Amino acid sequence: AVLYSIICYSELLGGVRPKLPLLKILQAAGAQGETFTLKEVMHYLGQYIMVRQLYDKRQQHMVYCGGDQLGELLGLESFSVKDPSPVYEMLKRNLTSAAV
Ligand SMILES: C[C@@H](c1ccc(Cl)cc1)n1cnc(-c2ccccc2)c1-c1c(C(=O)NCCN2CCN(C3CCCCC3)CC2)[nH]c2cc(Cl)ccc12
Repeated sequence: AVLYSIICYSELLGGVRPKLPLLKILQAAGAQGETFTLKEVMHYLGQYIMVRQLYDKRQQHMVYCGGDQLGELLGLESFSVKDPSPVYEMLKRNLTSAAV
């Protein structure tokens, strides 16, 4: 529910603008430009995790991001994709509205 409302809200406002550390991660995953919808941010973060092989091959819901810039941003060594709350918290700190 939280994510959905943020997605709607961000699209209403014409997208979100990631702060530089997050923008670098999205660009490493192939993102172009500086403003995105939340869906695009989530897509590129997922691509980043896959390209950097940060997920566990056997327990594929586990992401080991310690020692990676993503872990620096999240302030975590690892997290499960089944509990997105740390990612929402990180996004709140690293996204601004693109409308302004
Ligand atoms: C529901 C969604 C999600 C989305 C947001 C959140 Cl905060 C949690 C969870 N999700 C479910 N599994 C993943 C996932 C798991 C392992 C590796 C990469 C992605 C994702 C994530 C996506 C995504 O865009 N997902 C598209 C479909 N995914 C299925 C999993 N697929 C891979 C699973 C591992 C083996 C290779 C396929 C990739 C496409 N974006 C994310 C970004 C982050 Cl910061 C964390 C996780 C994801």
